[in-house]
Amino acid sequence: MAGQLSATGKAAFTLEAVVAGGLVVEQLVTTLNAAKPWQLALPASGIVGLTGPSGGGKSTLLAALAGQRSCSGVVEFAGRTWQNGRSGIPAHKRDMSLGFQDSRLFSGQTVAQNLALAHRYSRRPLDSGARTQLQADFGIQHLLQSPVEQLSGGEAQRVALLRQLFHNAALQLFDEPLAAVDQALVIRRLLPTLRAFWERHPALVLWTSHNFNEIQLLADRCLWMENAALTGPLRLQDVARRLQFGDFGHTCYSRVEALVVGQQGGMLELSLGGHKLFADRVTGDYARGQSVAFLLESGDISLSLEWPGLSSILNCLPVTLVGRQALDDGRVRLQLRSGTQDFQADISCLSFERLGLHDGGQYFAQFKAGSLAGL
Ligand SMILES: Nc1ncnc2c1ncn2[C@@H]1O[C@H](COP(=O)(O)OP(=O)(O)OP(=O)(O)O)[C@@H](O)[C@H]1O
Repeated sequence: MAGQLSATGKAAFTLEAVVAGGLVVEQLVTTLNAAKPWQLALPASGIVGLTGPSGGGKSTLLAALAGQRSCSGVVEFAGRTWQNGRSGIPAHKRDMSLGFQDSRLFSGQTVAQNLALAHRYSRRPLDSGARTQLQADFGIQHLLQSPVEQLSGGEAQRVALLRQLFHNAALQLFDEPLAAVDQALVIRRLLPTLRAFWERHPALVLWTSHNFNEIQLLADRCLWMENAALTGPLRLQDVARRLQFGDFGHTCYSRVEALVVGQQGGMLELSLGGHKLFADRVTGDYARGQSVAFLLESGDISLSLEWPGLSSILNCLPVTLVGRQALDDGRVRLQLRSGTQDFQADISCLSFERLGLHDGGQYFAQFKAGSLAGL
């Protein structure tokens, strides 16, 4: 169906999909962007990232879409007009939810009461099995009877995100919802859970984050907001390129896609361009033939000139060196290509010289089963 998630979890960003009832934004102007009106067209379902430098206007855009910030222009969603000119329908009449970094749980209530309220006011309530499973996946069952005032910052964020899933709105807006949660938990457990949730319960999701790893694991496209100018949706590779020279830090994660072959010895077996890969510590449920995305950390990859013999490192891909960039800590970041997939590896300058690597050279990239994050 146009605008729905495809079997591979990819959103179809076609004009027909948008016309069929997605989000249409025309000439949207707030006090922040008077000279740069926002235009946007997105399908009715799929996950879209939103990132860009701090202070660029991301939160302002979300607030305007939610009807929580004075603006002019047009906002339509699912064939309904939310904003036209200077007048708009109030937030509670829009089939949407907006989640914030600072949680904003209802004080004086328990976690369970906060969740129950979201369920009660949902236009598409989840059945009790789905709610119980989500509570388990988010690791908050032991907190259900706790007053929200007693939660840690990370716990409160998980509850707030869960509350938004229980509400299950057609348009779900998120503003850095996991910034305070432990990254290992986010990458290994919460993001796979979210992806599986939105596969089963399609919605249009705008996921705002400074953490591009989150966006790479959730979304297929990403909006870029800088100095109040909105660009996109862009391909993830194009956003990654913008971030490389920004405040992304030294750790670099690449998003890689592969097909599920099956399970073996507690591991997930994948195929990338006909080459077998193994992943361990997998938390999601995957079907044979399904396309999955995972992250590879640049520091986890080593290169060799020949196909390695039997080794405890289970994964090896033939790669071509297509580019490189010197880092300021004595290492070099290599841009590697295997089939249609690009990813990056950081090695020392010493190794680079000893191996005599050069652009266009064919090598072998090795990484452990535990290096495939986000599955
Ligand atoms: N209610 C407001 N009134 C006036 N200016 C505001 C208001 N809210 C935000 N701003 C300003 O508008 C600009 C954009 O802020 P916004 O919060 O939308 O950016 P952001 O991209 O979400 O930033 P961050 O990534 O740091 O959260 C900032 O300069 C901010 O100070």
